[in-house]
Amino acid sequence: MYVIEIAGLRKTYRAKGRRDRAVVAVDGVDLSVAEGDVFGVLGQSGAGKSTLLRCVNMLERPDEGTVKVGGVDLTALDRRGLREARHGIGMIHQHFALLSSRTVAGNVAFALEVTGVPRNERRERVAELLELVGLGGRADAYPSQLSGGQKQRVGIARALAARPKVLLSDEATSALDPETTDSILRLLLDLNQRLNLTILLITHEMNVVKRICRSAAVMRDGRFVESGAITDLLDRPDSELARGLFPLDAPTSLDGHTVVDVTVSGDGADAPLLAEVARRFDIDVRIMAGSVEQLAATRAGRFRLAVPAGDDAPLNYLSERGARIGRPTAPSPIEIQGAAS
Ligand SMILES: Nc1ncnc2c1ncn2[C@@H]1O[C@H](COP(=O)(O)OP(=O)(O)OP(=O)(O)O)[C@@H](O)[C@H]1O
Repeated sequence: MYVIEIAGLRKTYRAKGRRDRAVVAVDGVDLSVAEGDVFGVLGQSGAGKSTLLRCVNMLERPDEGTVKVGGVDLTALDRRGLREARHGIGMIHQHFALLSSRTVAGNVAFALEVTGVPRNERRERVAELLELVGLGGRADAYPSQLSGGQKQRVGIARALAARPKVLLSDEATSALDPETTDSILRLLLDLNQRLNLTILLITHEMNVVKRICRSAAVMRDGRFVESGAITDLLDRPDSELARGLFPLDAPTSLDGHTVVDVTVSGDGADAPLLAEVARRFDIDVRIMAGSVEQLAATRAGRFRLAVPAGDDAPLNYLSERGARIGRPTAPSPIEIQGAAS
């Protein structure tokens, strides 16, 4: 079952009084996120990620298309209906968006006040939420006394106050150092599993996709250039996401050799395939670049190999054994980004 279903979404910004100066931020996006999935939208600055995410809870109203959350079309709701529907959609932000004049408990309680939860129920629920995010002892601290990671934990507790089925994450770890990023990603994955929380996140960091996403889309110029389950994307030899997850920093040709990019996933990731092919065909298999890693979705690896030119049998054998073989190409922007993070 899909918890989020977006079809034909378009959003254009027009400069006031200048209809000729229009920016198409989202240009016809279809997106379905299954219940319990962690779906990442990856793209560079200006790709349209924030606009897309803000359309999911109608902080931005799309010009065209439908946005269904839990089966309800938000574009068809009036203000009151929308207010209610938003209780089912939590959101966390890059810069946390906490109220500096309120304590940690006060920030989380605020989300319950606006939904009319009575005072003693609020107190209990706040304590429960702070435990859930690992901030049990910090209820009376103020945001200025917290680290970035702790602030984001408050943001997460607040976002979960009304027990939403969906959490939207707007670059939630972009302002954090790598270690803190890891701990927040672990928390999100833990919440996804414990609460069956569906998470839709936007990010420009390949590492975030690697660690917690089971599905992903690459967004560029307002469109999805590819999208799907990570295990399926890894099966496509030309997948930009696969290339970004496993950047291969090596030449694309070698004299006297056929150079190919090989992707393996699932059980194949740890099989001694390369040794096997070298033995079986009595050839030297040169690994020019590559790695095997644990992703949230599966274990997978990618290599750039050079095998002696003129005989397709070794590569055909690799294909038969489940490896995906592709021609090496110059790095895509996403791949360069992956190499940098
Ligand atoms: N309120 C706005 N008014 C006018 N143009 C906007 C507005 N918000 C975004 N844009 C433009 O729409 C395009 C997409 O922006 P958006 O913020 O959605 O991209 P993004 O992928 O989230 O990038 P970033 O990570 O830099 O925020 C950009 O060209 C941006 O300048």
